[in-house]
Amino acid sequence: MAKLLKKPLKLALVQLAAGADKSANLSHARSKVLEAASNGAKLVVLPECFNSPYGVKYFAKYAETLLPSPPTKEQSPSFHALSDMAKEARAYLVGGSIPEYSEDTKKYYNTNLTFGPDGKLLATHRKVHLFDIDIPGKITFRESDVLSPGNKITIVDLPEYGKIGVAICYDVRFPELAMIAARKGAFLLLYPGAFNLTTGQLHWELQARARAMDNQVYVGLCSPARDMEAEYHAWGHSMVVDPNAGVMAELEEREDICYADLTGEKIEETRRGIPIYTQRRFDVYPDVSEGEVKYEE
Ligand SMILES: NC(=O)CCC(=O)C(=O)O
Repeated sequence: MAKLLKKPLKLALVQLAAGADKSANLSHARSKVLEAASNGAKLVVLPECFNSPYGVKYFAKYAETLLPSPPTKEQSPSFHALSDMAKEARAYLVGGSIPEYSEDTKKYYNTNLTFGPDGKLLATHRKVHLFDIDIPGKITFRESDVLSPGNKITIVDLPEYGKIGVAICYDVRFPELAMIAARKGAFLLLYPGAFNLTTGQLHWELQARARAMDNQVYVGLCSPARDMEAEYHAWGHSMVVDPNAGVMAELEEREDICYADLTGEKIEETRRGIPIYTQRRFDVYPDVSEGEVKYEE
């Protein structure tokens, strides 16, 4: 069996409290990323929309231009802050997400930037599935009023460790994305995300454990801290799930950092015990990771 995770990796999910002041959010994120790294984390994750409040009316106001890459500091202060943080922390950094405006397409996106320990950009993921839901009396949200969807699956190679799949929040509800990243060799699926008090209660843990169980890989969901003064009440409960679908670490609602030690052996042991990886019947149903799949490594 090929080694998916080449050596042990300490993962940290930063459940960040963010407000309306972007530069304050960026410098607060920096201090938390450095704290996680000083505790041994080599891969640090920030939440969805970590540099702004989360809400349809904020996307255009906080949007930054990322292309052509690298953008200038004026075009994207968050790009440069994240790159500097990764370098200072000497860690891989999955930079949550930020609202992006593209001069090329004249559209807005919800975009993740992932950096290496040298501060170089490794990957960009635009949220593929927009969060449009309507649960009467509970929550109505329509990202698509402002945002456009991305159109590829994102797999990032961390050379000393292996591959990870990165997607954003509502993307977790679409098992195909996870399945494709896992079948293409990811050992970990990461979702910066901001579920809410309605769907968080119902599905946050369930989604994380389902994606881990189906694919026998690690899964990390990283939420903003809950702020009952904000318009959107994030669920919190950032968590890491192991390849056997067990919750390894979980936070409460407040700002905090969630740590987990990941090993390749845990994936191998899980797959040896329940060998679904060699029992699939692609003569009965198609392999979704083959054929016309838009993905980028
Ligand atoms: N920001 C999001 O995509 C929220 C997704 C969510 O709450 C869900 O239930 O799914």
